[in-house]
Amino acid sequence: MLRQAQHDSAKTRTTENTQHTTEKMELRFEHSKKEVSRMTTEELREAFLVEELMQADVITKVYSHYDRIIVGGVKPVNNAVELGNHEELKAEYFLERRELGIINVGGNGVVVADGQTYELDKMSCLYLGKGTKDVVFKSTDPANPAVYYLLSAPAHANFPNRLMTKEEAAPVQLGDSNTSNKRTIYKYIHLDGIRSCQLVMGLTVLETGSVWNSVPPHTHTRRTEVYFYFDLPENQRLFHFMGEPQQTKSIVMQNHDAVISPPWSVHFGCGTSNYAFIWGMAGENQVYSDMDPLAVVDVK
Ligand SMILES: O=C[C@H](O)[C@@H](O)CC(=O)C(=O)O
Ligand SMILES: [Zn+2]
Repeated sequence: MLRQAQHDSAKTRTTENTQHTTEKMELRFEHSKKEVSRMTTEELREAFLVEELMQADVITKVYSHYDRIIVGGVKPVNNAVELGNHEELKAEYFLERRELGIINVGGNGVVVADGQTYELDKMSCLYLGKGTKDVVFKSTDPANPAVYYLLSAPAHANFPNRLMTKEEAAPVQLGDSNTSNKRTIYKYIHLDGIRSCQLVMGLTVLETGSVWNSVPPHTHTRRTEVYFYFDLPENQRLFHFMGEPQQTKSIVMQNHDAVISPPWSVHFGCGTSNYAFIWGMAGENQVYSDMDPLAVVDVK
């Protein structure tokens, strides 16, 4: 309600205007394996699901205490939107001690970072390093707005700001149509791509008729991961599985929802149609292939 009131109070709304309202950042603390194994549907959703990330002309952020990652979303329609800052960070500006990965899953847009303009078409990724002060998000066409997904982690060194298109992201084909998991993985921020302190980020696109992601499943206690689902039709849903490998739970998700996967949790999903998702990690190391694999037959 507060969000709506603030939004309505914005007086003029042309694309030339910058929305200065900084939304309140939601804080989420951790939950133990034991707690999670006993959670109801509602409790699970409240703890791990991030809904309504993409709202017109406001920035949304959720601070998770799993590896202190911040998940965010911006959809500039009539206004440009600033990255903003938050009291909880006790920082001069948002990226004073953080780094940020941005992937656009909507129409063409522009991100201006410290005076430098970066054009992001659908599935382009922009990395902004520690020390970047002013960040503004814009859409090229209000009728087809950009939809920016954000993932931020603490950073202790600066790596250069860098843009990467989907074509440059070295696509890798994985899976098989016989197991309904034929998909293409695009890696952007990783050890052989855009360099960062701890962020690892990319996206996966499933082929028509393929609905299972990240199967066979895996865990990586060294890193927290967040999945953000997109290009899932409005009238379809996705069943995201989480929890300990022998204690799985499902969370039903819709397009543009994100879900936090604690370091000890599996993360895989099945949709009622094909879809795509952004995956992003932070933690102990950045080796993409560092996963502890699980056999499908061992999942419970
Ligand atoms: O740790 C890596 C992540 O879970 C994802 O990259 C997996 C994924 O995109 C896929 O299998 O489709
Ligand atoms: Zn993973």
